[in-house]
Amino acid sequence: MSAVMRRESEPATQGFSVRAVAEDQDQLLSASASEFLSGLHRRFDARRLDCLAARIARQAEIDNGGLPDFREDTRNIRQSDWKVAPLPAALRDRRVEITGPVDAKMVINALNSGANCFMADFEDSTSPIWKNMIAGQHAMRGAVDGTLEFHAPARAEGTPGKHYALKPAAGQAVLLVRPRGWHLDEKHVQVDGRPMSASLFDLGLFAFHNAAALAARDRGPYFYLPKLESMEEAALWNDVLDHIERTLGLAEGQIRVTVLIETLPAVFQMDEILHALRSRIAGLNCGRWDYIFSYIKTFRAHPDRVLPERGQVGMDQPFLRAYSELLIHTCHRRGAHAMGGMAAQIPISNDPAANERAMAKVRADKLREVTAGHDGTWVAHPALIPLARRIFDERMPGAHQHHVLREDVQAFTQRQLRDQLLTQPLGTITRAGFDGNVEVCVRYLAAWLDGNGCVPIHWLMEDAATAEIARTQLWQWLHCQAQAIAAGNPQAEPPQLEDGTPIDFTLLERAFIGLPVRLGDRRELIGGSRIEEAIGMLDRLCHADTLEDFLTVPAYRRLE
Ligand SMILES: CC(=O)SCCNC(=O)CCNC(=O)[C@H](O)C(C)(C)COP(=O)(O)OP(=O)(O)OC[C@H]1O[C@@H](n2cnc3c(N)ncnc32)[C@H](O)[C@@H]1OP(=O)(O)O
Ligand SMILES: O=CC(=O)O
Ligand SMILES: [Mg+2]
Repeated sequence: MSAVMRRESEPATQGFSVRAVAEDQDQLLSASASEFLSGLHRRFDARRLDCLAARIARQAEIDNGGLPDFREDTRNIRQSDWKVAPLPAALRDRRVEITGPVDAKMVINALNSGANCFMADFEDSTSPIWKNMIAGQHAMRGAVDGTLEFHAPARAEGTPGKHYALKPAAGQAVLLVRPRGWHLDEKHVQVDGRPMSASLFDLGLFAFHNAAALAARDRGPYFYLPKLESMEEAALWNDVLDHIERTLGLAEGQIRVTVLIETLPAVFQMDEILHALRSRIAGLNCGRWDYIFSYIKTFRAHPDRVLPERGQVGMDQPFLRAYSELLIHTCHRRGAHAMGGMAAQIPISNDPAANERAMAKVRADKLREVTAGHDGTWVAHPALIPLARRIFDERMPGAHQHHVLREDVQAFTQRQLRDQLLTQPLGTITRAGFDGNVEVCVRYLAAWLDGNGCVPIHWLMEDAATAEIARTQLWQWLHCQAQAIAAGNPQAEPPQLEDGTPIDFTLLERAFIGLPVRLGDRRELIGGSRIEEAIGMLDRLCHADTLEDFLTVPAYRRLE
């Protein structure tokens, strides 16, 4: 169902208009909320578009052979002594944070889970169909005012469905909200004839409805900011948040943020990002999955930097270890938390031995994080909370470990750090790795198009970030020969699988032919009815001469 809701007196291209209908949206998009959102758009959208243009310009330099590096013009920020604002009490101990999409059941389960914090995710794990975004905002309102409930349908006839309600506030995880990134539009909302920024829409609408109640309890509002690429993007966020505080009558610095360092350009500007947000930043987070995706994307025109298959790109790879250690050093020097990230394994319910192997991997990951000096970690599933908590409790007796300064990292020169951050990961590509990427892309895209942003596939959590790795790896492997030829090496050969098979479009074709057997009964799959569409999309994305920046941009055009 689709309709246009326009304020009556406005000409067609002026003012605030909503181009879709979801249940109870008018309660959220009242005249005053629309005015607030329009104000954000008019004040900040041009700067957002400038930041996106700057991304394109930076990428063009790298496509022409340049390498990401620390900035000369900000040396003073990196070298001088300053600290971020003291942490609010609610964000001092963040040893275990659960994350998840914003549907009511997940939100209740996460807030009740026993984790210290819950990141409610409008981003990597939510498919942005209009219904989801509106239901998510309703769930946030219910979470903040304590009224959120969910009635699950009965599983069998004659039995009541399960009823979900929130625990008393004192036992709940602290809520943090992750809006969508700067690159995304919310096409269902237009201001003066232009789509709104999805970031401004998600964060603005949440703040409009919940900021006062959260501030009254000194519980925020708190946000996670995704996929930043520069200090200018951080400064834009800071100005947006200053404006929101003033407009909603909040104290200065009441809104706190944690920034995900999950792009290769951003790792070279961590001090600068902390500095731009210094009156409100609580920490940085190692968003490893988008970071790996960003490494592949940034080096799309560097055929000498081809990555091995995804299963071999673990946090023990030197480029990822350098990223996590530099993040810890940078945060602790400035008084901010250095949050770890997400292991992709989830509990395996039907095979105890396989489950134990999966849990051992999660345990090893959390042990690495706490030993390296991280102040907390992420889990994808409530069953992983006790495991992560035990490891952090044993090795981190205080609320955090800012005293772990990682002076060993400080001992490196800037050039050495850069080389470590850019080290090409070594490994191989197997047929299973190639076919696995095809399967993950197809199944994830189908689920996403059907409204599900996070799905278990072969007992791994798959979301937009992990699917992006699979998609960009396929493109990189399939195009690196042509790129090497274009770069002046006419003898370049295609990369090979471990068994010597060349990686070319014939291999992709074979993977598509083998898919029905891998997928089994489509009716059993999440988004099974969208599989053909997903195959078509992946095929086009793989054949395109240029790498699409984000899978979710062309996919969003197909939603509704
Ligand atoms: C790269 C990144 O951006 S990471 C951050 C984004 N990704 C995420 O946040 C991942 C979140 N995790 C999830 O969405 C889920 O765990 C999935 C999709 C991977 C698996 O979900 P399911 O197949 O439902 O798992 P499972 O059946 O084992 O769930 C058992 C129970 O735990 C609940 N549960 C599972 N994960 C979560 C979660 N993250 N938060 C709250 N509750 C959860 C389920 O709702 C279910 O509840 P119920 O028993 O009341 O019905
Ligand atoms: O958002 C988290 C990531 O790993 O990507
Ligand atoms: Mg991410």
